[in-house]
Amino acid sequence: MSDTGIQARRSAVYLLDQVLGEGRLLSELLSGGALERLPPEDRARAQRLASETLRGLERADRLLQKHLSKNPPLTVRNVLRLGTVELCNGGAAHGVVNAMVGLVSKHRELSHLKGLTNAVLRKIAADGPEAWAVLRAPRLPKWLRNPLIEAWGADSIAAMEIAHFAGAPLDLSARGDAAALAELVGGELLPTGSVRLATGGQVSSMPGFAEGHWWVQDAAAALPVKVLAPQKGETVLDLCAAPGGKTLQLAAAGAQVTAVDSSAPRMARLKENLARVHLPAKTRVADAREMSGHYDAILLDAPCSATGTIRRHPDLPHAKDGAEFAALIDLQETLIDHAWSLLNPGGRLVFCTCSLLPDEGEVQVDEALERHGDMRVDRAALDLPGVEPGWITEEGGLRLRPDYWPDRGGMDGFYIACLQKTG
Ligand SMILES: C[S@@+](CC[C@H](N)C(=O)[O-])C[C@H]1O[C@@H](n2cnc3c(N)ncnc32)[C@H](O)[C@@H]1O
Repeated sequence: MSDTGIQARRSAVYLLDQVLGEGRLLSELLSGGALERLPPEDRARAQRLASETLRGLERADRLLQKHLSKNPPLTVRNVLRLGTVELCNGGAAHGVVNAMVGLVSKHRELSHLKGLTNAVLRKIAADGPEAWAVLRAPRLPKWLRNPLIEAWGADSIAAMEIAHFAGAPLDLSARGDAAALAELVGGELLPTGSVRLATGGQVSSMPGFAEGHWWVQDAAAALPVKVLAPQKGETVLDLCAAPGGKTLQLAAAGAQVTAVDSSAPRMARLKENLARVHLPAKTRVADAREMSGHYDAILLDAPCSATGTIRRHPDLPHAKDGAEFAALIDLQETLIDHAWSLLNPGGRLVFCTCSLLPDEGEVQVDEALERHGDMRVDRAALDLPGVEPGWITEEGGLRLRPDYWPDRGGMDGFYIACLQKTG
């Protein structure tokens, strides 16, 4: 085992401790510089190991409980979980067990548990992989599973859990011709116009990245701007814009874009993204509720529970408990109302969230229609290539779910509606 492999694993265990012990999100930890001192390859590896372990956590715990009479401290449990996931995903027994024992023995307060670590992981190496393969896809925790079952039914949630466990392919949006991009990167051109690669890799070394021909964006996340259908020269306000996947789409269509986000570091990333793909947009770090002016079209990609992105963020169900949902739902309502006040007569507002909860989608639109007499839902805006009729909701929005396109590798969960100002 190389020293660098040990560093990546030690960092993966640190990330697991933070997510499972402190309720921190991986994205927060990484943007806060948690792995800054690691070389890029180890950073990517630590991140991948932590994500894989979180994705398979229930399976790992089921296998481990057979060999543990009581729970060891969290860090040792996380070492065992990581080791189990590695072993059950084809890791070489000798190397994995040694590395995990090494991690525990170097830990001053935990080194007395190295014998336990060795014994348990040797047993997992012997019979774990076979048992792993027949365990069910890990379930969401109850705080999220129950409301989702209420919304979509138990069978749909089981299908979503299979999609979450499978993880996500890498989707790209083209600045220009999507078919040409599919050829350039050797990907699949999806019916909605995104380009899909089965496996990720070092994004920055892929063809066309340096030239700014494309950006990474899930196929579902690319649909709100297609629904908005920005026209050349239109004034478009992009509220809650960072890190800017949708801003790039709007600017690529030739709209005059004003991108607003309350987070300065996220806005800095948006600016870097604009610069890389050579597209123009005005940018402002501000609270969307304080914006003024009038626009032809507005995209409101509101802050939400992000429960539609669990395929790519397996930490979310473990780090969160739903406590902040009510405040997010209130904020979404306020943002819709404020955005509405900034829209020109005849203009359109696309409201979207990467959430699976109807309270952050269908219900928001139902209630907004009650509050605003001059609001109507533009169903025709959803008449787009690749959008299936079964995805359209009663009130005229678009409901996307991770269990859709099961043979293609799924998509993020999203809700999208186009609201037109009749006045
Ligand atoms: C779902 S993300 C946006 C993703 C983005 N539209 C994209 O396509 O890359 C939500 C964003 O809302 C921002 N945000 C949260 N509250 C806000 C507020 N009151 N005003 C402006 N931005 C806000 C967050 O900083 C975050 O970047």
